[in-house]
Amino acid sequence: MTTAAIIVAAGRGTRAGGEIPKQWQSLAGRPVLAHTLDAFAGLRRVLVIHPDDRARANALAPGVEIVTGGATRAQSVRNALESLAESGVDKVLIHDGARPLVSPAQIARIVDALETSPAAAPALAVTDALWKGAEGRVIGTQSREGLWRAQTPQGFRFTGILAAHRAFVGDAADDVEVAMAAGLPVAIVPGEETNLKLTFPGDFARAEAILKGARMDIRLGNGFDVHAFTEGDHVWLCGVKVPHGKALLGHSDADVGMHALTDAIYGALAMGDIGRHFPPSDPQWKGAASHIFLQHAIDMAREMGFALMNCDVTLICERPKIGPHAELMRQALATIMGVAVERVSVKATTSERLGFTGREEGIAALATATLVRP
Ligand SMILES: Nc1ccn([C@@H]2O[C@H](COP(=O)(O)OP(=O)(O)OP(=O)(O)O)[C@@H](O)[C@H]2O)c(=O)n1
Ligand SMILES: C[C@](O)(CO)[C@H](O)COP(=O)(O)O
Repeated sequence: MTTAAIIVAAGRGTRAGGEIPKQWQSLAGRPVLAHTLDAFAGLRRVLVIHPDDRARANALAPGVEIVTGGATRAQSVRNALESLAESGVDKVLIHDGARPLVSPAQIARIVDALETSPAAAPALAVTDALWKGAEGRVIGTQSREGLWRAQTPQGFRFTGILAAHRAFVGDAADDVEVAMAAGLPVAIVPGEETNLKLTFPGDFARAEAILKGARMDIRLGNGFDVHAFTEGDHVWLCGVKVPHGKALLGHSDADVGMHALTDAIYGALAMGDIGRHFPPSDPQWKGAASHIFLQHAIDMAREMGFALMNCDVTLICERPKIGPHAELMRQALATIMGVAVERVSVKATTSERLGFTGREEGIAALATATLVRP
């Protein structure tokens, strides 16, 4: 079973304007058609172009079959179908070059639907009220019941759509119209709001915003740490000195909460852990204040372009009681990291007197951190 994709790009994009046709204009630094063709990588691809765009097409699309289009969209599609007539292709997806944001999931849904239907096309149900208007005034209303906004790729079993186009006379808004004229049943497959067609100049900014959103890098990291109790009269927890009948044992100040948070940030960056950046074998970190570690992790995140969206630290101990200090701890961590305190959570739990924390042999902490690079 071979599936081919026909990308129609022979229009002139008059509504979009610009010095060159819209499909050759830049979107997020690359020609619109580069995005569209990438979406169909892995399939046999036929690009339908205007004769004036031959040089651009040769430069853009090595390995892609190029066919010259016609005066109407329907004629452009027909030319591509004819070029595949003897190819043995059995399914064909017909897609607007001007829809560069089509997703792999959308393409897969259409291909799957062709297993049970000779034709399938994506669409979104109309959700706005519809009016009839003339001369700037509403002159009537129109029920939206059963109305759909058609998108592409529209998929067909090859022999059916080739015969339908050969029999069709005139222009058609899309290939579903051609298929319907030939009596082919067409299944409606859920479309995607992001699969917009670049039609007017403002559509480029919308598409860039969608692409930027899709590229947003969101990272989640977790950290876990344990320190044993030793003799002493206070512990450092999340940057706060808490009076207690014992101290925590460690190479540094043993701030177990801050260590877990620091490791969560390193983890989100896939940059190892505290031990890698501050080896315990190195005497210079003996007794070090743990804010040095947290500061290092957050600085590294910023250098890599990330901002901390939120973090959440859980301290696990029977004593000291954390509740009375939790707000101060949030403030301390937020100040060290240079973020709003609303993004920082500190909470605690006991382990119901079970295990080493239950026996008050030490304190454990776990933390998560979310980092985002726009
Ligand atoms: N003779 C044509 C006309 C259109 N198309 C393609 O069909 C798709 C959808 O058409 P549309 O958005 O209307 O593009 P244009 O015809 O280029 O736009 P306009 O009507 O604003 O000139 C586009 O990818 C366009 O390049 C085509 O291949 N051949
Ligand atoms: C095929 C199509 O994209 C379906 O929405 C659309 O009909 C083609 O664009 P046009 O603006 O109607 O020419």
